[in-house]
Amino acid sequence: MSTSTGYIECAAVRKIYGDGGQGFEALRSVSFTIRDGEFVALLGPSGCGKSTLLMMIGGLEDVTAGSIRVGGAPVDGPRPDTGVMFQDPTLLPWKTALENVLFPIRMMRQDVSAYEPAARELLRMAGLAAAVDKKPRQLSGGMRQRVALCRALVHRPRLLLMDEPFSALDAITRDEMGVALLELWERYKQTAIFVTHSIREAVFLADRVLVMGGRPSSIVADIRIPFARPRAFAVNESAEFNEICAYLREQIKESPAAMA
Ligand SMILES: Nc1ncnc2c1ncn2[C@@H]1O[C@H](COP(=O)(O)OP(=O)(O)OP(=O)(O)O)[C@@H](O)[C@H]1O
Repeated sequence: MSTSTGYIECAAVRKIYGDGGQGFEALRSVSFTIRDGEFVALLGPSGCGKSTLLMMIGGLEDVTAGSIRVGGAPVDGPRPDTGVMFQDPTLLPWKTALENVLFPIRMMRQDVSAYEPAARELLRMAGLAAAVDKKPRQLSGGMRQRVALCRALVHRPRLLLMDEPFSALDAITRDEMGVALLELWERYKQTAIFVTHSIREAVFLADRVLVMGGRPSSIVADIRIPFARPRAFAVNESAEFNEICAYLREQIKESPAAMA
């Protein structure tokens, strides 16, 4: 079951790494709801638990207490309806861009040829039509991350989880990747969660920004981003954009994160 009001529901989520008196409480009392199709950025300083929370939503990390539900069902492990993207594109060096995009289909033992048109279309939309048959070493860092994005989307996931996917790229490529991501996301409007340290990246991409911080960490601010979609990069230059960024910067300053 999924409703238009709560596709992802986190209720009083707590995470302790390690056990007993030696345990480190990374997250406490994390509660929020994400609508179906919403694009949410998780923003906060290093060590505030962004990756931990993302991994728990993806079923890749256990919850110590509280509950996480996706589409009405409790999360109890990785789900095939989820696409994941990390800072490192982790492409297979001996496979072409197209083969890399189709790799999850192969892993799920599905009919690869049935997905090939969709994979080619994704690569075309990501500006990689001419790179379909190239190997990762023949591609730039930004191109490799575009391939990773296509790979995360090829099986049409309902949920797209991204952990600082552009943070290793130079500033110009990073901005271009943000635009490319929104172009692809506009097409299917998956529910998306994007982890970042960058305030501007969060405000440009998201419908809503959740700021994490505190000791132990929790959600310290939940801000709706008012800019219309489709969103042009020029929105970055508006006074309102800068005001929202300044507000978020204050929220982060007031809630430094605990470190293990
Ligand atoms: N496997 C683990 N065992 C023990 N502590 C951990 C483990 N993974 C993360 N932590 C700790 O939990 C806290 C949250 O880590 P996490 O990586 O989720 O933060 P983050 O906000 O994503 O950080 P960054 O932005 O630097 O990636 C940190 O203090 C980290 O040291």
